[in-house]
Amino acid sequence: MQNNAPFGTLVLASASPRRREMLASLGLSFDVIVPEIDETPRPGEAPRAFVERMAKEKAETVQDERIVIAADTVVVLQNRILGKPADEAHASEMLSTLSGASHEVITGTCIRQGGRFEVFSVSTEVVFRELEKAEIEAYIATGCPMDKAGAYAIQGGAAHMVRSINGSYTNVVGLPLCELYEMLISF
Ligand SMILES: Cc1cn([C@H]2C[C@H](O)[C@@H](COP(=O)(O)OP(=O)(O)OP(=O)(O)O)O2)c(=O)[nH]c1=O
Repeated sequence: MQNNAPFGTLVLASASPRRREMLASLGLSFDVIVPEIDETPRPGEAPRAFVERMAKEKAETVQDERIVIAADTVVVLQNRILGKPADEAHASEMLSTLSGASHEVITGTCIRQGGRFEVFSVSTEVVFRELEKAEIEAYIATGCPMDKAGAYAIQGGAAHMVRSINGSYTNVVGLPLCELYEMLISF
């Protein structure tokens, strides 16, 4: 895989610097195109169906004959989808509901070439310890939560809030590298 030859240069349809870093860690060469889509769940849409649809729609924005990769990440608590917070009050509310509880982080990923699509989703269980109101406010003041699903980044300032994870770590950060690697090989 460090040899890029079988794939040529890929296209990553994402504005996320984390996805860029993680894909680069596979040793592949790729260009980045920023997708613009409406990221609103449909009424009653299940979390997995939602992230898979989002990843597919992001990949579809790219007009290119090369292999395109796109992804979408949400936090799911009791079947409720938590995307990125709208503002600081929303971030505070999200972190309060995650406090002392277990939730799922689900990332949908799409690999596309022309009319060929491979879409899949991976779920990781994350357990938060009880958070103090003051530490939630201090974390929000860093600005870090504002562009993250569920208002936290396990890789950026929230690691000490996480008691345990069950499943893929890179999936929580926004790109399930192990599963993506396997899918790319078989694509
Ligand atoms: C839970 C969690 C999410 N995230 C990030 C991953 C995603 O970048 C973001 C969820 O928003 P997304 O809509 O999945 O992605 P994005 O808007 O950042 O980028 P694009 O749509 O252009 O690909 O939350 C972390 O970085 N760390 C975490 O621990």
